[in-house]
Amino acid sequence: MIDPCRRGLLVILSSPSGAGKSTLSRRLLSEDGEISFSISATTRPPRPGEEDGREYYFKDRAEFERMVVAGEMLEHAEVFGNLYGSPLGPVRDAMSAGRDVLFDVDWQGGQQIRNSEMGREAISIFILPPSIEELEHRLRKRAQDAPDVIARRMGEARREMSHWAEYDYILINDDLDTCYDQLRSVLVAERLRRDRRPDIAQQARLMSGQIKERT
Ligand SMILES: Nc1nc2c(ncn2[C@@H]2O[C@H](COP(=O)(O)OP(=O)(O)O)[C@@H](O)[C@H]2O)c(=O)[nH]1
Ligand SMILES: Nc1ncnc2c1ncn2[C@@H]1O[C@H](COP(=O)(O)OP(=O)(O)O)[C@@H](O)[C@H]1O
Repeated sequence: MIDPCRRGLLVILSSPSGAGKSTLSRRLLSEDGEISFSISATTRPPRPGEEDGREYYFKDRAEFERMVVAGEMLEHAEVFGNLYGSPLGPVRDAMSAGRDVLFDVDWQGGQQIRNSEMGREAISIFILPPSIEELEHRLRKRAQDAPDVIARRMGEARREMSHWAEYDYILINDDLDTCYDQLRSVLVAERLRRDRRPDIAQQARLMSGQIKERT
């Protein structure tokens, strides 16, 4: 049962393209009932198998820009020549219902969320590939982008990676199960920190008083 007074956490996940964010996110979302995915809006065309409203809300530039001007985005940025942004409404709703929200955003989005009015609730995790060769291999293996798109993403990987130090946690996604366990552990620990409620603190004070009386 979710405590009605509790605020959700904003969990920011960033990495160079191909390091494994989507794979880790999908698994976390399917196994953890307390976290929702922030479905971004984007002007990038859908990949084969992607559905509007599931991976992304696919928008044209005019509609995307309208949302920004209307203040409907928590953050937005241009990445690889396309616009991406996190709609604010669903994040507010989830947080006030005590649910955590997972963001798959680039470093610019991570910075904007941390600096937003909700930034106090944010924890940020950066996923690194085990090597640059493996990153390129994964992008090719995914086989969902044209060769020029892959080349551009590799070119941008260096810039994305240069922001690792801004994040609370750095995880290396070499073995998927190991990295996933680390991601879960971060979430479990951060929830315990968030739930350090006054009533629990009071119980701890009470018990330590009882121990003193006995000694
Ligand atoms: N700032 C920002 N970045 C986003 C958002 N949604 C996705 N991105 C980032 O845009 C980049 C490209 O995403 P995508 O086209 O799905 O490619 P992929 O990460 O290689 O699967 C990644 O770095 C994502 O983290 C968003 O709402 N805001
Ligand atoms: N630990 C891993 N070992 C091997 N392949 C992986 C691992 N994690 C992800 N992959 C594969 O690498 C490719 C890119 O992963 P993806 O999750 O799409 O990355 P991102 O969302 O960061 O762009 C996918 O084909 C995925 O199955």
